[in-house]
Amino acid sequence: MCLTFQISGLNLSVPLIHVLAFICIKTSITDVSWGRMTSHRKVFEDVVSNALKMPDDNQAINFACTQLECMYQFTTSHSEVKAMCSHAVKKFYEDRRFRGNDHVLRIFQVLIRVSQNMGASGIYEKIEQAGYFKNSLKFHVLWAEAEGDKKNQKKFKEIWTLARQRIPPSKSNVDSAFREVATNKFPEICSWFEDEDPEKTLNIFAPSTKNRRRSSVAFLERAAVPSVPIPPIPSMKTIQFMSKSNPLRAVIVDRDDGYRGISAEEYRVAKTDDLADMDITVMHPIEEEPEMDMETEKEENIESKKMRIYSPVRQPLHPKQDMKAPSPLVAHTSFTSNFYNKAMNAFSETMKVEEVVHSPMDKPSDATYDVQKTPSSTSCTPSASKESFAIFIDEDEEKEDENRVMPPPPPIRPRGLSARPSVTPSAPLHPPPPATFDDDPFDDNEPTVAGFNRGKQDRFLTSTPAIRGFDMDNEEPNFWMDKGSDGGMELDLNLSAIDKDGEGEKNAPSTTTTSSAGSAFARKRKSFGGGVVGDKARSSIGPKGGAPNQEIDNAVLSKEMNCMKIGGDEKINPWDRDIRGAIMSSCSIPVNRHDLAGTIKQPKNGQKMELGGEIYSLDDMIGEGGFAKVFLCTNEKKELLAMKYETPSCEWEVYILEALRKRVRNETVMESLMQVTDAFIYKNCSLILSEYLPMGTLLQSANNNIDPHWSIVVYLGMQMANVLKDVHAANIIHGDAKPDNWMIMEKINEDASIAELLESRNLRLIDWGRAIDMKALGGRSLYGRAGTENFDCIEMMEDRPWTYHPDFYSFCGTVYVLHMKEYMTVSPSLNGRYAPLKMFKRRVTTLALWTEIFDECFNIPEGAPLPSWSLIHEKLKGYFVENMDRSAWKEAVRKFNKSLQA
Ligand SMILES: Nc1ncnc2c1ncn2[C@@H]1O[C@H](COP(=O)(O)OP(=O)(O)OP(=O)(O)O)[C@@H](O)[C@H]1O
Repeated sequence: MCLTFQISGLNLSVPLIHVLAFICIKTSITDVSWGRMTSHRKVFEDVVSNALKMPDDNQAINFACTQLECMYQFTTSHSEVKAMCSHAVKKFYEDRRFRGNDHVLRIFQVLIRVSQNMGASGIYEKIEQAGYFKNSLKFHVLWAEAEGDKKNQKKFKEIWTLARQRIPPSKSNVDSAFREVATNKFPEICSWFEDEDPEKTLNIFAPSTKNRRRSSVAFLERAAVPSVPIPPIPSMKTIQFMSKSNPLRAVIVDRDDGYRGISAEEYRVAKTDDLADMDITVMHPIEEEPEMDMETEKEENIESKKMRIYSPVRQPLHPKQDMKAPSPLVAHTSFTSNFYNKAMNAFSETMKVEEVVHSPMDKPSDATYDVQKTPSSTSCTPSASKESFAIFIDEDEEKEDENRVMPPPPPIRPRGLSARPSVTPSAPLHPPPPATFDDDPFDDNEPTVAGFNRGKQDRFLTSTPAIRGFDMDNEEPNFWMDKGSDGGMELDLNLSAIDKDGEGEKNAPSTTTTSSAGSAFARKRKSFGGGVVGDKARSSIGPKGGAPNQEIDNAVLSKEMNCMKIGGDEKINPWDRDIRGAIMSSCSIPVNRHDLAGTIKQPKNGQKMELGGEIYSLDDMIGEGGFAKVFLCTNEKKELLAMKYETPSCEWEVYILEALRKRVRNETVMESLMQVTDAFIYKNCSLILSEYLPMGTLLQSANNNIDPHWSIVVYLGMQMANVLKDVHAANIIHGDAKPDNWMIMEKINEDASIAELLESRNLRLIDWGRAIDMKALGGRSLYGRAGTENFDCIEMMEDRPWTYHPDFYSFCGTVYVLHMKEYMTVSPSLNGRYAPLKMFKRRVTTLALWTEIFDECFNIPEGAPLPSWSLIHEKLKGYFVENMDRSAWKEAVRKFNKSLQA
């Protein structure tokens, strides 16, 4: 059936089916003004959910991205595209398979196109905070390019340093890629790369711009060629199809080639750029691909024409278009915009690539995003100004000057069971997100330092990555468990006897006579009934037969460890589950540790739990780290306690704290160390009870105390140095002494004399789950990374042996957070010594003092003695006492005390 139209006197007969199709397309895709955006988005949401069902990861993400980019082409509403990007990122992040998959970056590239205020660099910052692309060279390069576009040289350097730290094993790839960016964006700093590039020593590439570019291609080839098959030349049918819609799109986005890191077109762009600029008098180490080797126009045939479509970066055969015009297609990268511009030249004669023109009707219609205050621009170039699409809004640090006016501290919320940490809008630190995404990943309710205001989740987070640095169970080698032919392992580690079924009674040793920090269980023991294996139980990780009444005897322990033959040439990973198990098995079980048969579910707020015969009410969740949730609970005596629920169970923390208690034997020192009241070890989790500390952590204080006086930081530094000195003297490494693991025990007394102040202990170190017992390990050097973002020491980053080094590093990192409100990153300076990438402002009067201490802690020569905590303490004390100004101190103390939770 046909419909007949009369247009300009001509009768036009159109099949009805075509008319209907036209209406469908018009209404479902292009016309957002008719209120059909929701269905439009719905279609895309279906696309994403279908993509997620695909078995092949790359196929899945490419499918979704292709559709998204297509939608972007046809949709005139930026807010609509943002909503789709948001949805896609959320869904792909939720699925672990896609975290860190470079293809996901394509979604962000679309987002950058429609982000008018935040721009590329803001969005890359946000991706960085999410933490999933830390190993992606492509991410770092794109980010650096975005900063290059803003001519932000400092940030470029920071990103380069980050990339070098993060991307193992060879730095040369990183340097090559960054050199490419620098060549394009900051020609003036290319000399930075002169000494860095190993290739330069081969004298293949003279230090000219051209040749640097070529070494970049060499890098791309190295990185891309093995995994990037050049897409097959399409059939004419495909080309026909493409030219009807948008052939460029297929070239740009239909990348099902399974590349890792570098896309085929990026590769081609870089390569052709080099070819174009290549000095042919120089020997070329790069093998040219035949398809790129097109001599003259004379030789053009159908094949070469096809080739041009798929290698559009070839030198243009047609008059140039305005190369400066911003690319409407792909965002903001030199690779992609080069590609686009060149493609425009290549195709301009045969096809029309239309600029996206926004409908005047284009209005965000969804509450997901703030309504844009500025009208949508017809240009797709990301603007530098802030936009109301606030999800990525970040403070502009660069604008900060010496005389900046500090934003007032956020209101401190009332204390109580439901007290939450204060929100500091300007706080710049952001932990990686939790592993699940209940909320919009582009939520503008940004977390502050270490995750306060973790958006709608309404709970605390710490800076430990939610995804663990490594999986101790699966990834760690069993260094010394090999019972070699030399009969090396004399101690019967007897891990086969690990009581995996919780039948601990079989091997139960007698209880020790050790006391515990007010164990409720001990009080209740007599009246306690069934269900619990009890404190007579052998540890779930324990030796066969046990060792009755065995105190932690250091001499015995050392001897046993020697028998284990730990060390030698082997690299010891101190977090190895078996090593820890063996250490624990050689010791008695503390009286406050109770091993229970069975499993329990994750506790919830408002719940009542019976533990060891006592009822505990869970009042609130007061903290959450990468490993545990911490609840405020009340026992039957109405005492407030902190209950740390950790899964899998962490009896190691109990062991370490008991070891500390026995080794320190000093009440005052112990005040600064977490003490376990009772620990209930289930098969699937542990519940560790300790004193509730209502004043919060140093991190929370840092969030609230925007610009602390130098004296407060020095004073807290002295206290931290003292605590770590005592801990190290007990042969324990804390291993995670970051700001959210320093709890504040009590306010500073502004009227205290200097002598009293020097005696005071206001901090308590918690979270001993990563601690290391150096006594048990015989003081041997260790290897491996703790995996705590920004708190892995330099030795860890460089895969050098270490011992107490992480605590020195974390000490500096914590001081840094107090002053800077951001986490510290370090890099080698020109003299080769490590220093913070961005040091304190000159107006911080203790700059020289801290620079000296940091330098000492970061640059410990291998095999040399460690810095002395006593000397560090003395230096700080000397400065503190000499420069003490009473009235400034009092003012500073008041500000600090006000920053505390309680
Ligand atoms: N005794 C306590 N009193 C009050 N709050 C506490 C207490 N213990 C822990 N918290 C809160 O819970 C948070 C997480 O605790 P903890 O560091 O022990 O957990 P975690 O999962 O081991 O953390 P991380 O991810 O740092 O390893 C702390 O940063 C703190 O805010």
